[in-house]
Amino acid sequence: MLPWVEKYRPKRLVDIVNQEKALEKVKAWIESWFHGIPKKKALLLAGPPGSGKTTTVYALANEYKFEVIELNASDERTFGKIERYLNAAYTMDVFGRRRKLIFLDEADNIEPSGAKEIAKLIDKARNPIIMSANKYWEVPLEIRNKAEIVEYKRLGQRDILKALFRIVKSEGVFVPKEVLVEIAKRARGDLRAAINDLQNLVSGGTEDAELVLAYRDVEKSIFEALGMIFASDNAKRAKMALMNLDNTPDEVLLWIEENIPYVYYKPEDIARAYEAISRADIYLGRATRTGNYGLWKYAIDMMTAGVAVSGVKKKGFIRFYPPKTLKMLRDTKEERSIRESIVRKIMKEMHMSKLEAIETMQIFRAIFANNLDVAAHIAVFLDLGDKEIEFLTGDKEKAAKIKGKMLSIHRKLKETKTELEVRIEEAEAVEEAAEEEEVEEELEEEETEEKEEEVKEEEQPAKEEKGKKPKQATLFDFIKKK
Ligand SMILES: Nc1ncnc2c1ncn2[C@@H]1O[C@H](COP(=O)(O)OP(=O)(O)OP(=O)(O)O)[C@@H](O)[C@H]1O
Repeated sequence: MLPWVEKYRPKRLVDIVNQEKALEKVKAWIESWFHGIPKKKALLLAGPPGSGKTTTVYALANEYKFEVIELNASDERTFGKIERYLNAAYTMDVFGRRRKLIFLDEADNIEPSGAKEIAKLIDKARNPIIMSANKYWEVPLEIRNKAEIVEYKRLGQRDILKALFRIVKSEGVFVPKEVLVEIAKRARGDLRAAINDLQNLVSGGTEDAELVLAYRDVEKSIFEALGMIFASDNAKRAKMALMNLDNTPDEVLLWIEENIPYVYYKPEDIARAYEAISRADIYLGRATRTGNYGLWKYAIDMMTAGVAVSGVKKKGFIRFYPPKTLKMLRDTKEERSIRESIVRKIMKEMHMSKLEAIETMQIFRAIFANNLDVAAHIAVFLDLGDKEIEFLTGDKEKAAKIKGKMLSIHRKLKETKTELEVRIEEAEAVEEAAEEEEVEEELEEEETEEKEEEVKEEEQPAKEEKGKKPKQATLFDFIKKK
């Protein structure tokens, strides 16, 4: 079955919705190629996922008769390929061969060394090059400077709903309107995600719509991660899939494991993928037993890159399934929101990345189960609430003990605070007294000096009387008068 995102991908530029400004720029740029090689030989389409960037490239090629050479920017093998295509003539030749347009996806995932190569290739190019990125600020500068940036907007809920209605109508299937609205809402501007959800739902029967949508709500990112892991033969890309996930590696492992047989079909490939997963499992187990969470890195490599390169994948649309052992996840939504809140607190207070914070949380779980004193200090430091403490200990009794210890830490902190305040006050009083003393001494000195002057003046009045200036009043005069 053809994936609907492909089946319903607009073939013409006019069918791309809500990106008029971007499309105008793209058209003007491609037309400039018909008058010679333009100053900016590359375009950088930048915007959120599923907003129509790839679709634009293919519709453009279709209308202006270009053949698209699509390459992945983060794959090193790409340079050699581009080099080959760069020498291809850009104008239609006598044999009627098509002009080539190079499309580099994921320009925000290029390594610095790759960036230099691509920049050189752009300089040499005689073909139009279009790059695409979600985060254009992460595209290496040397490439960004050589490209004209075209911004794509995040699609609105209404655009998405309209697209879903169109698909439902042309497939002749019935999906309740509320479900479509729900899908559109949860897609957060990503039309690809919405169309995939819809196809998932329809192919699985709408009776488990609620289940699929519930998973989609909390597991949106894990579905995307699975897509990335299983869709690529590229180890680096597969590893990157886990970068922004909220889930711990052991959970992700279950998801990947569950979906291996839906992705690979040759027995030897399936066996290879399971082999990679079991090695990842060994590393994870060792990490938990020894507390050496550095081992997670190897486990992640095995479960992503190791699985991704295990063999030939099924073509077309692949429906992913939640692991059976996690079927109860839906009921533990609250638990996951507690966990997320702990991770956020660790990130904030300890200035950590998400993965580091998740790793630290695992260490805290061991501490909370075994050392209540240290646990109480951590809880005070992170300002943890009752539910968060219970989650970390996994035991209500221990949690209650930790809370008792926290009370005494809070009390001590208060006492230390007041003690500190008293000491500060005392120190300030001593300082003030010293200052007063100094001022008095100065005053006395001034007074004696003045008295001496007066005596001198009285002694020789006649001599000085003539050219004497009136004496200017000083602050001390004023104080004396008082
Ligand atoms: N503006 C749009 N108009 C019509 N259809 C769209 C639009 N944006 C996305 N789609 C639909 O969503 C699917 C995914 O879009 P596309 O591949 O163009 O996304 P993208 O912006 O390239 O995303 P990514 O950055 O993740 O590669 C397409 O198959 C198409 O059906």
